[in-house]
Amino acid sequence: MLRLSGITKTFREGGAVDGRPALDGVSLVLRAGEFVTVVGSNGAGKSTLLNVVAGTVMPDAGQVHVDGQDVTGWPEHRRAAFIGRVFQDPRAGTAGSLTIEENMVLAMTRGIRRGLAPALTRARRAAITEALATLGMGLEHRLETPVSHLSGGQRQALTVLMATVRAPKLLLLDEHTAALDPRAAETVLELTRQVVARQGLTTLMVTHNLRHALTVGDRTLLMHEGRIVLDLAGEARRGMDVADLMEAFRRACGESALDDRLVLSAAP
Ligand SMILES: Nc1ncnc2c1ncn2[C@@H]1O[C@H](COP(=O)(O)OP(=O)(O)OP(=O)(O)O)[C@@H](O)[C@H]1O
Repeated sequence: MLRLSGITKTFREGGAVDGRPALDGVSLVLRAGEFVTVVGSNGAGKSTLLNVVAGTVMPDAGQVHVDGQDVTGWPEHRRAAFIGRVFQDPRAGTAGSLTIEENMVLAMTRGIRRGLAPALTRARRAAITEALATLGMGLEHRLETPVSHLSGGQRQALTVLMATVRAPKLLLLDEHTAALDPRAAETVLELTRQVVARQGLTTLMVTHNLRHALTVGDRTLLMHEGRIVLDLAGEARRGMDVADLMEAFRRACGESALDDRLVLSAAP
């Protein structure tokens, strides 16, 4: 479903230390339905990887194929028709001044030319209600509530639903539970797990939580200095705990690569 071939990106201004590439010849294949978690030290290139897939950042070299199609030169808005994305900030994926229902309509008609998108029909309202009910948060009874009135966890759960309501070919999650309190984070993660499983979505999830990286999805990538240094799946991954992952990272990159954020995220 996703093929990255030799992706290189160096930011020329105000970014990478020492002029080092943010991505350094990254190649990666995701099969349809794979749920892949991505971890790594600060500045390893994780967000840049997602940005290159989404078309927010254009690579200096390399190709991006989605579902067999070369989309390397496609702008972000064209890819948005088949890529769902959720960011760290719950406010980023929703319009706070609009109601829950209006946000859902926007998500359901994204990429469809205005005029072709039918107005709010009874059937659509039923579909929205049904979709919201899957969150188990009672939002289906609050269709007229402005999204700004929701808690961070509710708003991020709604964002996950909005990003997946059109069954995207790819779902990109960029530390989407990191800004939530621990309980809300677990709830949103569980909802994410459910929606990905229900729709069989091909998913890339960046996280700083090493436990989540190992327990969610079926494959884990470890990035360091613009490269994928570990690619864990199957038996090798199943038997791993957080300490094993830290040790594997240490072996691949050396002690000095373990930055504060990675070490902190290893805390139980
Ligand atoms: N738009 C940009 N302009 C300039 N430099 C950038 C830009 N985006 C990323 N960089 C640089 O590229 C490198 C990789 O950044 P990236 O955000 O991909 O890392 P990350 O692994 O997501 O880090 P973190 O875990 O700290 O969020 C960093 O050195 C960063 O400063």
